[in-house]
Amino acid sequence: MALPDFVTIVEVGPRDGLQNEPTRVPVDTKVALIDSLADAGLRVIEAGAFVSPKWVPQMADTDAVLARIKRPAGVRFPVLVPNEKGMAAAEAAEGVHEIAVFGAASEAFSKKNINCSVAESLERFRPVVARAREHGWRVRGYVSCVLGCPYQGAVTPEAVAAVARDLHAMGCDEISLGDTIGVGTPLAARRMIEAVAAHVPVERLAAHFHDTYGQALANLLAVLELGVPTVDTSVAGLGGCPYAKGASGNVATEDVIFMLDGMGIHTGVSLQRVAEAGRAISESLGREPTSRVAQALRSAAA
Ligand SMILES: CC(C)(COP(=O)([O-])OP(=O)([O-])OC[C@H]1O[C@@H](n2cnc3c(N)ncnc32)[C@H](O)[C@@H]1OP(=O)([O-])[O-])[C@@H](O)C(=O)NCCC(=O)NCCSC(=O)C[C@@](C)(O)CC(=O)[O-]
Repeated sequence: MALPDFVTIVEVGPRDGLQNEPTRVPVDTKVALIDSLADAGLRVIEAGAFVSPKWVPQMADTDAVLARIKRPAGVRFPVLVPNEKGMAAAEAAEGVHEIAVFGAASEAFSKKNINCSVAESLERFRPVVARAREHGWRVRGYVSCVLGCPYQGAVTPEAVAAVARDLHAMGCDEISLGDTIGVGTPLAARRMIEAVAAHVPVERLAAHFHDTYGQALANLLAVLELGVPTVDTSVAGLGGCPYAKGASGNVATEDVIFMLDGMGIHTGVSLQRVAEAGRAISESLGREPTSRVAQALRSAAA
């Protein structure tokens, strides 16, 4: 299949990027980050998570963040919701119109991440998805560990396809396929997408690749060629999963925009503006962006 003219970028930095930060990031900093990402042209920005504050303390202020962000026309701010308690919090918060439930293709990861089996997780998600649909909300379903699991190792494409199929049948509009520990390589990524696409239309799929082993851009190109239209990225390469030790952040937004710009594929996102947003949050966190493109832009400007 030919490469697409346009790719939708889902910016997950404010959630996936920050959830693992050991020191509490102030609400002001999170709001400034989200506002600057919207100013850079991002149209889908994952703003937080209604999960247990004991499990992921960094996301405990999601309602305060949602109450304060600017809401430019056409920008969506989805939040993670793992169960009915999270759904009640999302309903009580300001301006939620889109949620994401999150499951896994690995039993061991499911237990560590959300404290239940894969089958139990699907049963927890069912009423949440049904309620979101009653509200007319958009729903994303994540599948983690699609190319490997930190606890059980190999994960088959068939196991990924089964969970993706069930989430889609339940009413999820989009299925985001997470290489949580970034161990995938291009042919494995293609085989996984082909297996999922036998059950879920490829235009409903998103690639959520972490860059732990430096393979994310190659993997993305491999799956864009199969028609996957949506890519999850994290500004400055922020992040890591609290339940996947050693996993680094998602592929950096700057790196993906640079690659797509170079191939003439539109995203509507300004590389310069997103790099500025990345520098600002990195300074707040006291570190350099891990994005190679952000580092190169800084050297070129110096
Ligand atoms: C799923 C639960 C809540 C189950 O947690 P649990 O302990 O099994 O649930 P529970 O129903 O027994 O409740 C235990 C306590 O949590 C509270 N509770 C229960 N639910 C909620 C809620 N929604 N919001 C706030 N509080 C909640 C509940 O009220 C109770 O509080 P207590 O009575 O002890 O004071 C827990 O395991 C959890 O929060 N896990 C964190 C999951 C998480 O955020 N992981 C990181 C995001 S996933 C990810 O990064 C991967 C992804 C999506 O990016 C894709 C990829 O890269 O692969």
